[in-house]
Amino acid sequence: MRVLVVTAVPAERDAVTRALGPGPGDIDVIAAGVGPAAAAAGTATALALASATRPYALVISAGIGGGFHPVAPLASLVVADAIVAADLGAETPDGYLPVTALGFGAVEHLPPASLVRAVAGATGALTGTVLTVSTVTGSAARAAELRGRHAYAAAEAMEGSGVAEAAALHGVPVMEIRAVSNAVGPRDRAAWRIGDALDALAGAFGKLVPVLERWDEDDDH
Ligand SMILES: O=C(O)c1cccc(C(=O)CC[C@H]2O[C@@H](n3cnc4c(=O)[nH]cnc43)[C@H](O)[C@@H]2O)c1
Repeated sequence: MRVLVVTAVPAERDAVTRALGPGPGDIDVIAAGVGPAAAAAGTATALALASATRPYALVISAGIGGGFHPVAPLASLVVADAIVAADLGAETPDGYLPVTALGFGAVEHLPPASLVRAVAGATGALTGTVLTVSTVTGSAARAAELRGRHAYAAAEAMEGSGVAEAAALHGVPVMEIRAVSNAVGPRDRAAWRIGDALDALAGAFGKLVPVLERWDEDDDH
């Protein structure tokens, strides 16, 4: 099965490729840039280029992310059972409305449940909603607002829904894996654990290959 892994930055890409090691492999890893637009553009381009010859059977959005307290502590791993665009919508006097309530698009993408279970089992990751935001959360109030809107939110990052939109356009299943580098909430750069999170991300991908080889998409039908 040919797999495309989409990270945001080269440090994440290198953590994943370090874990996969040398060898032919059927897993390509790209760093598409930070944010949902860069992620969607990079993913769509890679999927389109591969489609005529050797199409991808799965896309994985991967990288570091913020963890919601107390669900996802620093350096823990989160596998998304739902990938949700958390700020794609409109503010109204009565509160936030997702873009779907305005009659447009999609805000939620669901990875194959059997794959989520298998990856979480093999890596020790927890499962939950991973939010995609265009602005990193920087206050307790915003973190509480997001948790209020998304009861099962475990992590937030900036690329998952962009990757998922591109994958959906190409009819390819998608999943998202995040290693927690910081807590979602008040900005505290001194508390970031980016190195530990990259190590956790590498550890997860070190265990992933046999899972992907065994996974049968038909399990979800
Ligand atoms: O300047 C800040 O306060 C700040 C806080 C957390 C992360 C950033 C980044 O610029 C990293 C963006 C990059 O990493 C992912 N990421 C990591 N932590 C988070 C987060 O708490 N919320 C959203 N995204 C996060 C993200 O996917 C980007 O690729 C800056």
